[in-house]
Amino acid sequence: MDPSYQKHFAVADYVIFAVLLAASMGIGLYHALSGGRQRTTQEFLMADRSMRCLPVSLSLIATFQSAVAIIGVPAEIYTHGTQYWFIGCAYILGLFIPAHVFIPVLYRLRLSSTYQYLEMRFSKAVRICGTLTFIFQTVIYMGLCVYTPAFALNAVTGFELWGAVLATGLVCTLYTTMGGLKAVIWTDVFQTVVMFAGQLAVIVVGVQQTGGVSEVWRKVREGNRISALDLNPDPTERHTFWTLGVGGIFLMLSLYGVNQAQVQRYLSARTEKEAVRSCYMVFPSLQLALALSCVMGLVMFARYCGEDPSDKLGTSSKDAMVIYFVMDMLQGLPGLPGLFIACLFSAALSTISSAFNSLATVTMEDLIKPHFPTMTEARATLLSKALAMSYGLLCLAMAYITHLMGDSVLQVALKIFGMVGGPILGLFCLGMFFPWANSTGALAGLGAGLALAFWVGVGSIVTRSSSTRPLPPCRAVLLSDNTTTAIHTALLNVTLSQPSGLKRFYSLSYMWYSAFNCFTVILIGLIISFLTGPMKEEDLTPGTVYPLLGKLLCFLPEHLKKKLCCVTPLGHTLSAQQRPSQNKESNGLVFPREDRTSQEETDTFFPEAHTPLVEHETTV
Ligand SMILES: CC(C)(CO)[C@@H](O)C(=O)NCCC(=O)O
Ligand code: NA
Repeated sequence: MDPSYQKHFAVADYVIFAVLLAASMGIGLYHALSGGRQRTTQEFLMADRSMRCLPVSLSLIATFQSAVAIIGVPAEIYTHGTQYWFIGCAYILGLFIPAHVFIPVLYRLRLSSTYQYLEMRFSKAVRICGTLTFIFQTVIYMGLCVYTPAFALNAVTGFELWGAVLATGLVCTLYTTMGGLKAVIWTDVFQTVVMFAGQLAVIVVGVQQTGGVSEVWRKVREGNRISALDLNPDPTERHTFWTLGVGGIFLMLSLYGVNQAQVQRYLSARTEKEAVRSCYMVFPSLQLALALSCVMGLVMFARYCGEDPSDKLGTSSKDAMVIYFVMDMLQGLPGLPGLFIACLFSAALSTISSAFNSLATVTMEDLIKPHFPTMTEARATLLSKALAMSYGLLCLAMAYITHLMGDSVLQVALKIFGMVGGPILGLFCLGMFFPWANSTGALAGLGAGLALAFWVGVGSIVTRSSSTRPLPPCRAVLLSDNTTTAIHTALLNVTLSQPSGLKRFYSLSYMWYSAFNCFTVILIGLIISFLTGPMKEEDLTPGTVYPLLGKLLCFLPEHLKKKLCCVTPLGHTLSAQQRPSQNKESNGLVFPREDRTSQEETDTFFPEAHTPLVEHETTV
């Protein structure tokens, strides 16, 4: 890149960035020295199951809102218009279903790792396969999260790329291992606030410099960036209402329903009601986050309308352009570039810390502890530190792979969520909603789901068949109306020629990946289960099946329902056995605090659910 386009930091910028890192470390240190001083795994991994809904909800949105979204969404809006904004419609069911289906089942089983569910419902083998799939997904995603802000910063300021990658990884490992989940959640709260502040600052300054709200509006209208609701049913069309609003629901379910990082937060809430409420509170904050990044894309378009600076930048990457736009605009306003960089790194840190903590949890709980039940505390602590370290290194390696992929970062993230998260979602749905599914079916289903996912996913990368058609730049500046229309029609004709055969299969919109892969797992899982002998009700662990059919077919007579969905409703089984006093009062939906302390009682039913694992001493 032409060095004259490189932007520079003032002292104030460095100070703000340093304050962010110091505050994050401080929160980690505080939780390392206060409370139970992180000496039990209940505290280290579960935050003593004592959190309130506000910090939990802010932490929930921080987990999957990384620098990828902060940079990727404006770049998407800048290039393709506001169609992506319709993903906000998917947030409704995408949060309502986790709150009322997944949280009740998982919370009441008193898990530490979501994958314990798979063992209770199916078998140890399914649990291990589920865990390995999750680790795979998280490690790749983490690479992308570490790499994105470092790459962006490097492209525009010349800041050392791998230095930034290392600094992010290091700071994050430190506060995560010092302060446990409490530190992770409270740094998330602080970092979410910084994230919103940074985005807001960019928008305010951007609107001001472009000449006010009405001017921005005029330019984005003329540039055709305000998209109408696209109801095209073609599943290969990248972003339409159906792919975003319906396919997006499954994406949300895989992230907010069954992903370990999120479930761990639900489980850290002091009551089930609090967990459900925190899931509800995600909705407005997630809409706000989406709106801020979409508006930022529009402001950026209005500002560069017609004069795309990407040639000068020496890269066609629209992601790098977002950073260029921000730095270009904030130049000369001391502190603001620093605030935006703090915003980027806040977003990244809050995601990576969640990933570290959840990876440490599942690796200890699902892979190591079951094989070494007699491991000493000191050994276990040492081992978990070594684990954190190796995951850190692995994620640096992954950062390098992302570096080679060269797609837009938002698309890479959404593809990973769909390709690996979709089959995991399918596995949980198979277990929760289909009482007949057995362990063999689950394994076959997961295998088939992953195979198909990678076939489509890798196929689309290799053949480059995702239909991306950037909108032309601002017509008011470039061309007269007639020419633009002509070009537009020509463009449409070229891209509307349908691909055929396998190529069409490969060009399935990545927004459908989650739904498609989830259904593959369920379908294959059910077929194999019926072939190998379906599960019987008496063999099911109580509380692992959600009586979906029973609820959907509530109009059928009682005896028919019993026959069809051979399962006692959720509330009954668990409450009747474990908490007789709760039965009438809350229909098993809410467990007050006092009730939750009756550990021994639970453990007789689910000895696995409460394995006391590594006692993490104050680490570091
Ligand atoms: C995952 C959604 C769709 C919703 O939370 C959004 O936050 C997003 O597009 N995230 C991209 C991935 C990331 O920011 O790391
Ligand atoms: Na984040």
